Amino acid sequence: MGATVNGQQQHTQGGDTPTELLEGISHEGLKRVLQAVQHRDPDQPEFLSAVKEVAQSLQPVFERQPELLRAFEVMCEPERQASGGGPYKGGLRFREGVNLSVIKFLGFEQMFKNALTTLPMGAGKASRGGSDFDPKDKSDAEIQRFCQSFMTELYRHIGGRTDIPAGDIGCGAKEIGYLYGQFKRITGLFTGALTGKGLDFGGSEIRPEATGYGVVFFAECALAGAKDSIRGKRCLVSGSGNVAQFCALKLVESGALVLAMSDSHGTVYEPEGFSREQVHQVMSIKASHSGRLTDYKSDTCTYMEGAKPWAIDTPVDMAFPCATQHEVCLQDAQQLVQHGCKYLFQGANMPCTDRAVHHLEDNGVLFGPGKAANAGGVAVSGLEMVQNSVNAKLKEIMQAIYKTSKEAADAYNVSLASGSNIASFKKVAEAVLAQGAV
Ligand SMILES: NC(=O)C1=CN([C@@H]2O[C@H](COP(=O)(O)OP(=O)(O)OC[C@H]3O[C@@H](n4cnc5c(N)ncnc54)[C@H](O)[C@@H]3O)[C@@H](O)[C@H]2O)C=CC1
Ligand SMILES: O=C(O)CCC(=O)C(=O)O
Repeated sequence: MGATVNGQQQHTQGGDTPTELLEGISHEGLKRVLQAVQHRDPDQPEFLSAVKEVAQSLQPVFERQPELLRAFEVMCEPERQASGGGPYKGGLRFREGVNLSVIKFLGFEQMFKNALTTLPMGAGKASRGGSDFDPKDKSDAEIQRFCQSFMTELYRHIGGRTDIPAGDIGCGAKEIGYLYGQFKRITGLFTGALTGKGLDFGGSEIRPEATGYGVVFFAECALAGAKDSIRGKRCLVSGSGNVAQFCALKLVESGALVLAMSDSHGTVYEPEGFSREQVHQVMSIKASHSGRLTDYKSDTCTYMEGAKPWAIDTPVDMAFPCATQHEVCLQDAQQLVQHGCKYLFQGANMPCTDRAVHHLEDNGVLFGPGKAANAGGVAVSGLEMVQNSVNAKLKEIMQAIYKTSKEAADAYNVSLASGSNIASFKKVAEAVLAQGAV
């Protein structure tokens, strides 16, 4: 896992983040590995939380295949990670408080997520980076200057066949465009060194939509498995950024009722559910980094200052935390269960604390982990990478075609058109003769 970071302490959202890694662990070898992690990184709560969650679910694997423990040990320390299954891949986060713990937890999650996508992306390694620069309330010129100087350092570490960043919180299409422009300026390369690019310069269709839509597609599969359907379900969505917007839109299109969306200042409650137009209103408010949900207008809504969606006192079927890590703590999970929530799908990375997850699962809530449920974004990034490398290959092929045609034209002192005919004829003729022409 490559980790690039430039920042200070970030507040953990939930109040009940346990950093006691050994809680619930009985496997002796795993205990030793976790003790070493705890000893090495005692001040990295987000990272420890991510390791703990994975370690708990891997216990039965190590019981059967203890030889795999060494691989897990290696994965728990970025600098010591060994071979990988493709280029490193993950998003850049620009947000106040980003620090090494946050970047390491994101990279750790990303590694497992990438492996699930079925695409050849950092199955053994993942990359995450970021800065405590917060684009909120910054002018375009300031954001552009920041992105340019960030890339002036980062360009040494990225490239189409090595490490390919994309966006995450605070790093959307605009920032990716500025970063890519600077990458090209410095290197002179037009390779796919970033994903999430604009459609005009190598980006992929539906990358902006992919994570949010993907969460709903994943939820549809899980509900079908439970002989249930999304239609008519009462849903809470947290956040109002990229993932939340397209998650809410797809839910509305699928016939669900989206009762809430939020930002870091509060929650908008629409008792009859957001319409498609109202989700679009949220999108246009949030098109500017400084846009707040206090600007949202409708005759039916209630704005709840400082509240999370989970606190709304109304019956709920499904929850989609799509904002940030540890935004669902034990108390939030208790409220969700009390309100009848049966399903929770993580659009954000690690939005539920460990205790919240246990409470949900103990109470029969079908829980869709972020590594699986929000993998749609990185999956489409993977498709963008493949498309970019196909584009690069196409360029090489056209260069070769021109060179062969021109060389033949020069050798026979004829036009380029005749040169193309001569070059292709000679290639076919040689094959015909080699195969024994009769
Ligand atoms: N963008 C992507 O393709 C992917 C993003 N994710 C994860 O999804 C989450 C959201 O990312 P994006 O939508 O891309 O970011 P974004 O920057 O587009 O939006 C973040 C949103 O969350 C809100 N927010 C931040 N802190 C909050 C809090 N404490 N409570 C309520 N709202 C809060 C912000 O107001 C903003 O509307 C992050 O955890 C990210 O790591 C996961 C997979 C892919
Ligand atoms: O598209 C990517 O490479 C990264 C997406 C992302 O931030 C994530 O999967 O958490």
